[in-house]
Amino acid sequence: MRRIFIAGNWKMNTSSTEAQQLIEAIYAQTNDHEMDIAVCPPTVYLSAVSSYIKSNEQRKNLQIKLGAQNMHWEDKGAFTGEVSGQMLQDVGCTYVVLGHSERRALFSETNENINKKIHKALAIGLLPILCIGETLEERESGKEKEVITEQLTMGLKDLSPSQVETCTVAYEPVWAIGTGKTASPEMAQDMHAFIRQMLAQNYGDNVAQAVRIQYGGSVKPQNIKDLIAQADIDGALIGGASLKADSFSEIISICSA
Ligand SMILES: O=C(CO)COP(=O)(O)O
Repeated sequence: MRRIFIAGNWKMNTSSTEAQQLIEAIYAQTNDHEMDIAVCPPTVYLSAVSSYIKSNEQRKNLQIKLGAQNMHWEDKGAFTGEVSGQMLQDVGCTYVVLGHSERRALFSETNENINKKIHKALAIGLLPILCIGETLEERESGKEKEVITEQLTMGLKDLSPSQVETCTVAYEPVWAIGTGKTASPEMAQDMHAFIRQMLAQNYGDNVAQAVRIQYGGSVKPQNIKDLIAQADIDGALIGGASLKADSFSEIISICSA
């Protein structure tokens, strides 16, 4: 069985004090659980959040891991403003979110670049969360499965089945991100099942059954129960609601029920 995986994408939010308060509050308010949890703070706060996480490692049943929101595919060099996967590992990251729709739309990330990043992340032992999702326009013109197929196959291009197995896929329909409009549980399940079917076709059944597929887009305590009840929804990548410790903790507790 796939272990539930809940991750908070803080995006470009919090001050250093707020980041500290948020991670403290998440530890204080979250009960022990049987699932994987990660927080993805802004890059400049990774070290501070990492130190706090390390100082709580004795809480055996509440293991929160650290994730980054992006990385470059090169190891080092003249890439002003960029951060390498090694640097992320150096400050304690386990996961890295790659191909988020905001990066695709606002920072011209291509499937080719995302694929290079995934290869690098896996080569050094960082676990990628590959984000894919269609825009409203693409859904309204009936192209959503075509878009998802392209993003998934190009994002995972030239990876071995055993590498794909260690990736998480986050299905985040762009029209549901930060809009308050969640995909209905049935609509999300339909796409998750489609993604799993594609993984089975390309990498075999065992890999498809092992890969976790998170849903993202306006996830909150009020809608997580019906989403997580779907057969192919294995967790959530949460934006806005992950910035409030009580909401994030409530989502975790609903998923562990
Ligand atoms: O983009 C998201 C997570 O990566 C989702 O954001 P919201 O939960 O704010 O809609």
